[in-house]
Amino acid sequence: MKHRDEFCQARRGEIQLPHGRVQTPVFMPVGTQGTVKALSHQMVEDIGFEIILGNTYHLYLRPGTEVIADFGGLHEFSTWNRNILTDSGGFQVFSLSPFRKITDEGVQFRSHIDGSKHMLTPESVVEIQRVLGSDIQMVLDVCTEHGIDKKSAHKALTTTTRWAKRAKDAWQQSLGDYRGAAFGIVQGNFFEDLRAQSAQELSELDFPGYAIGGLSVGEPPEVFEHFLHYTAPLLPTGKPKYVMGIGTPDYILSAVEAGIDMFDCVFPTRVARNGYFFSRDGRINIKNERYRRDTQPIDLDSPISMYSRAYLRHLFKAGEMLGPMLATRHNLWFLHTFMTEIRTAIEENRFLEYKNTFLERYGRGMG
Ligand SMILES: Cc1cccc2c(=O)nc(N)[nH]c12
Repeated sequence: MKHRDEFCQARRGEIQLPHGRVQTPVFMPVGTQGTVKALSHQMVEDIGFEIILGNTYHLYLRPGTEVIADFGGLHEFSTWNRNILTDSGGFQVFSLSPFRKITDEGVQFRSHIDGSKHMLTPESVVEIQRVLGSDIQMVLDVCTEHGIDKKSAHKALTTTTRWAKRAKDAWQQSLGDYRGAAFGIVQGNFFEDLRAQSAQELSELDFPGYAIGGLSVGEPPEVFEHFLHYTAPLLPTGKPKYVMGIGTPDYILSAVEAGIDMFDCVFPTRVARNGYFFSRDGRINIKNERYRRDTQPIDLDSPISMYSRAYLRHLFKAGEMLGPMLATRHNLWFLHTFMTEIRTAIEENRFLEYKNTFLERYGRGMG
């Protein structure tokens, strides 16, 4: 255990942003279209979240940047008055739009909503995120999937670096009333030397913070672990480190151990809408027959502990809207409580013990 301790990079931090301080390590709920699905912003705030995600690609397409500009930004438009981190849109173009083409200039694509033609460039996504009023904006990057060849991975990396330079210049020129930070996104796919090259090139651009992109894109867990632990130490130590797209307890604990400060993922809210509840004994699929007459709550400490598993199962089997609302509220409460326990464990120098105890019980659970 002692040997293992020496490699533990878990750290406590606090990020000062235009809409208040954020305690780290932090899990950030995803609110793609200006809402964390199935919850009001007041409920997200009541759970205790200090930062949520929004998405440039979606909000640019609908309702349109100009509509949000009318209100002075996404905070005013959606009435969320804490921090917002927005992803740049590159990843969503690749995962959503039917046609897209990368050129030196940027990415051309057709809207997944109405097929209309659009183009995002490093400069245009900086401007869109300035209009949104993002407290942290992500630069336009080229995310690549697991299994591509090294030549393609290298081409994506060099485009990402060239675009990052253009984004950094555009972001610096955008500062004034707008005080949001810009984060670079390290790519390099699943090649160690490319990850090192990307981290080196982006570190030289001196962004306020850095994300590790291109992970949790379908690779096997052991590959995720390896490249997370390989890449995290390559990022500048004194700046926030963010891994995009992870949100399960096991992946979060591994990332915290690697010194990561920030995470986001749609998983906890998406699975909630399908009846999966997080618990200390693993995930509970409430639709399972075994809960049909179960009088117990999901968790006695949960904000939804007044509801029995039998009732929650009934809501999902009957297709009632209250089901996803309650499950989302529970899963986000679970993750917020989990992150609070992690921060306390780090403060008390017992993170590895906390990690092992949590996983021992969580992994043994019903799943
Ligand atoms: C949301 C997300 C998940 C996973 C990976 C990525 C990525 O590499 N780049 C961006 N911009 N976003 C990502």
